[in-house]
Amino acid sequence: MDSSLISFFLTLLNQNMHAKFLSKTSRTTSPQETMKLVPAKRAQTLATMGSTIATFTFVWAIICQYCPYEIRHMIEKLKQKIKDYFYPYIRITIHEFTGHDRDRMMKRSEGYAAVEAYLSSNSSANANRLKAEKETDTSCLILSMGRDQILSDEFQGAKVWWVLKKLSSHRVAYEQKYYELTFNKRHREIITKYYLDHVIKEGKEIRIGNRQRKLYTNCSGGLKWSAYQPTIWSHIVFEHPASFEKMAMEAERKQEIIDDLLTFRNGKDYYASIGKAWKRGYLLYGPPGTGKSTMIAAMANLLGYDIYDLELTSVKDNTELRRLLIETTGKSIIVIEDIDCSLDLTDQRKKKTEKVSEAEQKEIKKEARDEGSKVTLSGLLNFIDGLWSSCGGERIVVFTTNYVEKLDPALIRRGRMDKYIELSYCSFEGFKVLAKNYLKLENHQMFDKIEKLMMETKLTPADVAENLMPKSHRDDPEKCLTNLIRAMEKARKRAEADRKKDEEGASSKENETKQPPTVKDIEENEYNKPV
Ligand SMILES: Nc1ncnc2c1ncn2[C@@H]1O[C@H](COP(=O)(O)OP(=O)(O)OP(=O)(O)O)[C@@H](O)[C@H]1O
Ligand SMILES: [Mg+2]
Repeated sequence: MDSSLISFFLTLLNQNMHAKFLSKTSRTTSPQETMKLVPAKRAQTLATMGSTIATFTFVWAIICQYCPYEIRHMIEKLKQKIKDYFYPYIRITIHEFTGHDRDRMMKRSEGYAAVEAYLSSNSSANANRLKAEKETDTSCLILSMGRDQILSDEFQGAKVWWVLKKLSSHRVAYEQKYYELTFNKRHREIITKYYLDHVIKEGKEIRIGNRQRKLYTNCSGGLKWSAYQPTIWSHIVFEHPASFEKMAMEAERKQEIIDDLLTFRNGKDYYASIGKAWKRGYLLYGPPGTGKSTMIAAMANLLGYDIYDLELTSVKDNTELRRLLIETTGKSIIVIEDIDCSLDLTDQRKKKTEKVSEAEQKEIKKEARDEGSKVTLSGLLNFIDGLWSSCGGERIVVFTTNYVEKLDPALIRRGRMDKYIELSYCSFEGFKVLAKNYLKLENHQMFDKIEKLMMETKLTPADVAENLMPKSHRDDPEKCLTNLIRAMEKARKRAEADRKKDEEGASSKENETKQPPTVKDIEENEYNKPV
């Protein structure tokens, strides 16, 4: 029997009897007498109510049993219509599991997860019963409201209520939860058009902020790789402390790079409006130890992106390269370090095959097969900005190299590599950042000497950092600065010696070319002299 119907009739009955009882008592008795009468009258009322319920239940059971299904169904429909007409609210449910993934496993709904994340801050502030959960790829506990808790929210003047409910079904083995959103009918447009979008967007942002970022590699040698793993990327949690703030670099250039990155991250609509895939290429070049890898980590930390470290020499061929690309997700930086070395491998192979005989060519090709990688330059170009590269969007591609002049111009033309960033030897401004990081020094009397030496020597930030780092607990800032000055003086002497050697080498070459003429030369000259 329908409980809501019973409760509806009971309430009516109760109110009716209570009204009759009050009217009777007020007409015939004084308040004192009324007080005496109350227990007796209440007992009588309860008895009447009980028998009414029993009668009603009996009648309803008879109706249910003998009334044809069609009529019962019509009554149900009518009841629902009456209820809907008078009920001023709309309900939307968002279930935890929807459909199956490719392994026929129940798939957790992204919408549900986003709502859960969206409500987490509201829950922690207002709910009495909370549930704390840590998902595998999140870095912290996520608080969500307990079952049947009601949380209210407001959006553009429209009030809504969220409840977490459980679907009771004997047919499913696992618990099925869902969020129920209730709001007034007059806010239908605001809620369905804007509020739900807002919830999903905010929830996704919160989830991205909470998730553990990952460092992926296609080179499985160093990491555990399972045969059941559905992807060719393997990953570890990415926890690099690098930041732009700590990078030894001129403040203005640093800000320029940060602005460029943030403009890219917030540029989804702009890229769509100009009809360009939402990706950007950065070429980082400079001598070893100038902070190229450190900058990639700082970029990922600034943007909150994952890193895909692509080892080109481990990629079998262009098809595998494309597969790797398809398996990357959005909000990621795809890195190819030392691109000049990776490409040399294929280029050299090409050159070799051009020059040598057929038998040797076969041998070389066999070697190439054994080596594994058959990625070509055109395969790589397609990887960067072919049609496949635009799937998913919000990707940054970064190449690093020590020898920018070695790279094929096609590889680094604008559109493929949109921004070139040169990382060079340590400047005095860069040194000051490192001194602040490593020694907590903003200024010191030795800085003047260091500034002068900086202009005469070429030390990489890695060298400077190494000298500034205390090697024992007894090392004070003076000692570290002295170490640096010594290293700079040594570097200056070495540079001078090298320069002298080069000059000597150059003059000896000149002398070699200006060797005194041999007897034969003189004879020939004499012979060729016009008569
Ligand atoms: N610009 C910089 N700011 C702060 N630290 C730096 C900078 N450059 C280098 N370092 C320090 O030097 C170390 C080496 O730097 P990094 O690995 O980033 O150099 P790299 O340019 O990638 O070198 P390679 O070309 O050999 O790969 C880092 O661990 C970092 O501590
Ligand atoms: Mg590096």
